[in-house]
Amino acid sequence: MSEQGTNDVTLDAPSAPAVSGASPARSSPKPALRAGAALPDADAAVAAGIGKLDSSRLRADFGRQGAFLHLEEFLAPEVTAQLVASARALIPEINRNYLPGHKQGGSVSRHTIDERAPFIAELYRSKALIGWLEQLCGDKLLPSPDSDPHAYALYYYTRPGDHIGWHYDTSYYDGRRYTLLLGVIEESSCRLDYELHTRDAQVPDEPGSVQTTPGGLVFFDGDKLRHRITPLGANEMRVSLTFEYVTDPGMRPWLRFISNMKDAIAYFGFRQVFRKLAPRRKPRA
Ligand SMILES: O=C(O)CCC(=O)C(=O)O
Ligand SMILES: [Fe+2]
Repeated sequence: MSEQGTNDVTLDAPSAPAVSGASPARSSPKPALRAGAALPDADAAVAAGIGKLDSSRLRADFGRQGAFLHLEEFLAPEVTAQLVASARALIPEINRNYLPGHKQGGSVSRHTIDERAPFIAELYRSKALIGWLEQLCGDKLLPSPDSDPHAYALYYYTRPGDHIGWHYDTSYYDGRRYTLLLGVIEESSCRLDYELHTRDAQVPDEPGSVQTTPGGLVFFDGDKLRHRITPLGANEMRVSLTFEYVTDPGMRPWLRFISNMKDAIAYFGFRQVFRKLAPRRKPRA
């Protein structure tokens, strides 16, 4: 995909050391750069990184952990650097929410990302990434529909106390909904706490806790992983990127309504959620 927007944030060469292939662990045979552009090629960079992983072992880990996997390192450094630059550039676009007792924090929806950081949209659609996630979970994965503001989104924890309480990433779709969280900025004491197997009566619950380090990932079936993000401390900042993939993009109308209301209230605001749904009027001649 070459939806390379002119207003996408690109890194100056000096601030992107990994672009020169400086990291031996992640250097790829073909540098993940486009001719004449400072943006990495998302798909090539992901493909190169995946080639070095023991995917059959990771697939077994994902199954054993009840549809959950955490990798401290995943993205190539030049991709992470681009995500960090985009996350910082989109700070003015943050929509903040406060749901007493459940959530406090900011988010930027896929609609804003499409306009301002198309590199992220390109990473979301990376065939290498989707194919690898399919190997892990054993399902055929599809991108979420264009109308879903949550398909890819940035979560910002910028004020003390920002957090999200225990929840599942419930699927309102006709099929399963998988969440991929990518660590972008981690200058915080926040933890992603989780409990595995809570929906499986045969297996005892298993608690765990990780930090979403830059370039690392967490991948899980949204209906199976009970999780939360613990509150941000003073002078801290955390940003993560979420990608949502589905096995069936159909959704019953009343569930679409509930999902939209949840996204409007808890994440992106009514304008972001409902603007794409409103029929566009043709300008009068
Ligand atoms: O901030 C994160 O990394 C995850 C937040 C989360 O679990 C959610 O918004 O559903
Ligand atoms: Fe979640």
